[in-house]
Amino acid sequence: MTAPISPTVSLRGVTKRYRSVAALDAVDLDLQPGITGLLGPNGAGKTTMLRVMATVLRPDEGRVRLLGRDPGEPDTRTEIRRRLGYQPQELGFPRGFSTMAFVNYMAVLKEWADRDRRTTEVRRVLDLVGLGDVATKRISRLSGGQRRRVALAQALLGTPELLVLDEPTTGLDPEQRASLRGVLAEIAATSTMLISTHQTEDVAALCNRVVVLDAGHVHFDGTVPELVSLAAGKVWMADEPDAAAQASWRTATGRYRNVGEHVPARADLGEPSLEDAYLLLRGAAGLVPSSSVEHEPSAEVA
Ligand SMILES: Nc1ncnc2c1ncn2[C@@H]1O[C@H](COP(=O)(O)OP(=O)(O)OP(=O)(O)O)[C@@H](O)[C@H]1O
Repeated sequence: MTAPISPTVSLRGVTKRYRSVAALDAVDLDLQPGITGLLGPNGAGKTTMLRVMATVLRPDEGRVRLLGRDPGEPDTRTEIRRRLGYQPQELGFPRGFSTMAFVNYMAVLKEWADRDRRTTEVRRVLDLVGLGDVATKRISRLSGGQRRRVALAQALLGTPELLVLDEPTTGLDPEQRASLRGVLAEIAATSTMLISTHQTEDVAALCNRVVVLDAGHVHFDGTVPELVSLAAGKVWMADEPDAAAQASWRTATGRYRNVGEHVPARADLGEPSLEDAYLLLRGAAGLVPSSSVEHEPSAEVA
């Protein structure tokens, strides 16, 4: 019999409060190698969870193990940080730095002492995120999407065993998102990756597991097909929006996608998507307005 693989990340009863707000409330979660998508509405606690996993925040209560170690101990925390990559939601860049100079600076902080090896690694991660052509350009002159990719590039230095990425695809155009998905999928073959996102399409394309947070609690934890199955038999394509649907929007074909328990008249059953299931799950929490949304939503959900 083979021994069970110990999780890369283990949270037990993790609670983090900001005054009266419990951003995380007694959360239990184990992460194994592969990509886990973290979904949830604004304020659900996603960034707080990522910051705990990136050793940036200490929880008020509970036990955290990262890469089999306790980040509460200063020595082991340093050891964990050597093997961890973190892309925060917002990253401040020092004034006047070029793309290459900034990522090189981060590589120095990550103890890449050998200059040649460091330069090779910096070039590698810039190429990976498609920034090789703007390596010498000042970060202040880059577009918003390019800046997010600089933030991602520094997280990828050294191909860390644990990667914590806060909305890595936000602000990227569709081509960039598609190419980034390929890069992340390749890295996940050897890493444990947690990606916070509002893009259900990214979760469907990338993740083997999905966790939905809501008000500091884990509301769903399972595979992508398991979440999608919640919407089976509850997606109806019709010529009109259904007022009784939990959510309804016009699609590219001109027909309306009606999601919910109610079966509208003259409707065809549609193939459920992760977005449908997420909306239903959110509706179950009483948070999705039942009024019809008469526009095509982006794949970004809140
Ligand atoms: N530094 C802070 N001080 C006070 N409250 C905070 C702080 N950081 C987060 N919060 C609160 O904790 C809760 C969770 O916030 P968090 O940023 O973790 O959510 P999120 O799911 O990442 O949201 P979003 O999708 O908008 O990024 C929210 O109620 C937020 O207002």
